[in-house]
Amino acid sequence: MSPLPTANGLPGIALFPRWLEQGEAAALFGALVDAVPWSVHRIHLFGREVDSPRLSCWMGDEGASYRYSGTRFAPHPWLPALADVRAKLEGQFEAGFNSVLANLYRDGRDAMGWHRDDEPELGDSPVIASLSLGATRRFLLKTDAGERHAIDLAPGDLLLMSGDSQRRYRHALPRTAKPVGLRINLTFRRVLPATR
Ligand SMILES: O=C(O)CCC(=O)C(=O)O
Ligand SMILES: [Fe+2]
Repeated sequence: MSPLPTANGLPGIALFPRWLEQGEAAALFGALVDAVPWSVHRIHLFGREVDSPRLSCWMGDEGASYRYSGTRFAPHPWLPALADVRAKLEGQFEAGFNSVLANLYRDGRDAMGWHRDDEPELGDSPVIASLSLGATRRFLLKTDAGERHAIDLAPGDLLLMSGDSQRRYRHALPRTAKPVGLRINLTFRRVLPATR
């Protein structure tokens, strides 16, 4: 595999601007916004269970179940448009993906707080391919030492998080007061078989 373009020189973070060209990105956005069975996921926040501020859907292969608030959930089946994107990713990168978490940010109030994608079922050094569609939003990374980096993710941009990036940084998609339209983000992941 050829060396990956790093984003802002950050180890483990690679950015592929316009990985999908404009027309393709717009067509995929349009196909997903109506076809994905979106729902509000419940998340733990400061010891309480609350609605997450966005719509989500987990899709994947039959065996790629995931744990959420202590319960195991079966994924929704792949939509054909997403199976095509997966095939393109797998053709380009040395990684296999058996599931995708789709998030729909309805406006600037929808967001995702600081977190690491470090669930045990993702394994030690997961490769996570994050494709952005729709409105451009600012993505943030920060180290435990408090060093912050911002990347504006435009439609069609692909961000690859690999190596030790989940240990090195937390990441977030902050709220914004600017008027922004709908944004879809797809994180392709490989979930390892259930161990319990
Ligand atoms: O919306 C984004 O760009 C980030 C999504 C994310 O971090 C996740 O799904 O784990
Ligand atoms: Fe994440």
